[in-house]
Amino acid sequence: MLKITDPESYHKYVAYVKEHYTPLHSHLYEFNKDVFAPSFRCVVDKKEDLLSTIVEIYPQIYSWELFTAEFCYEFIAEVRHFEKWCMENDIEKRLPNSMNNYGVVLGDFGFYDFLQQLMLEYIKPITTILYPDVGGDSLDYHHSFIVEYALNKDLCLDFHVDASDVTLNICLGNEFTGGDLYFGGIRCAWCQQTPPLKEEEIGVRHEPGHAILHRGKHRHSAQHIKSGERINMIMWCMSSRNQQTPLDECPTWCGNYYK
Ligand SMILES: O=C(O)CCC(=O)C(=O)O
Ligand SMILES: [Fe+2]
Repeated sequence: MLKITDPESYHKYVAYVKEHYTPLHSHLYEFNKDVFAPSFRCVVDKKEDLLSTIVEIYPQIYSWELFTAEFCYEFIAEVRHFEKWCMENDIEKRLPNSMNNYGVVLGDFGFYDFLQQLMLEYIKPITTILYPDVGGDSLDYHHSFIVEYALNKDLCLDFHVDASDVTLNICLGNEFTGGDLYFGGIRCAWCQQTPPLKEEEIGVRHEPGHAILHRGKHRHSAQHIKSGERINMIMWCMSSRNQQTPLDECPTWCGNYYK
């Protein structure tokens, strides 16, 4: 089995996949604005209109329709195709993070550059306006992955903060009930264990094709799925500048700062 044990073997892994894996939908790997839902495509090239399709569903949490249904459908099929190839060829498939037991890392099979372009050209202009205080104006790398929930897979995800500065969470499908995202307040590293205030608690229903954008330190969980299957693309977007800035004390963006 092709195993990943260190950065060197990871580079070998990615090179091996690139050489041997035949994509199902090769056109997906080349970024193209046709992936955008019409309402977003209309505004992406006009900086002054960029925020017009984006709704602040709760302070500091934003949502809008990002991808077409066709893109979501093909993307899920590509993920399945890669998973099948790994299984048939006895190739390790990395898990997305330490919490999710189902899914894939998108950079492992060629999607790093596509998503880097999405982040730099279309998401960063938005986060520059919305989250400049946590590096939203200097995002420069990402860790992106797929998470999956179903009655025979992961059912939910515990309350946590992300290892990101800004997170873009896009629902790709399929049909499901339950599985709402729950948010419980923005906290810095010093205050992460403080309980949510009543007014900080909000449940958000996720719709296929729609994106939810939030600060990485906006604590959240995925609630129990009740039926069907929920497949989401998660982009942990990072700013090396922000990641390297130590937090000496509780910052003003922390929900606990003024308490
Ligand atoms: O399942 C979701 O929508 C959230 C996943 C998540 O929070 C994460 O992977 O960090
Ligand atoms: Fe998360």
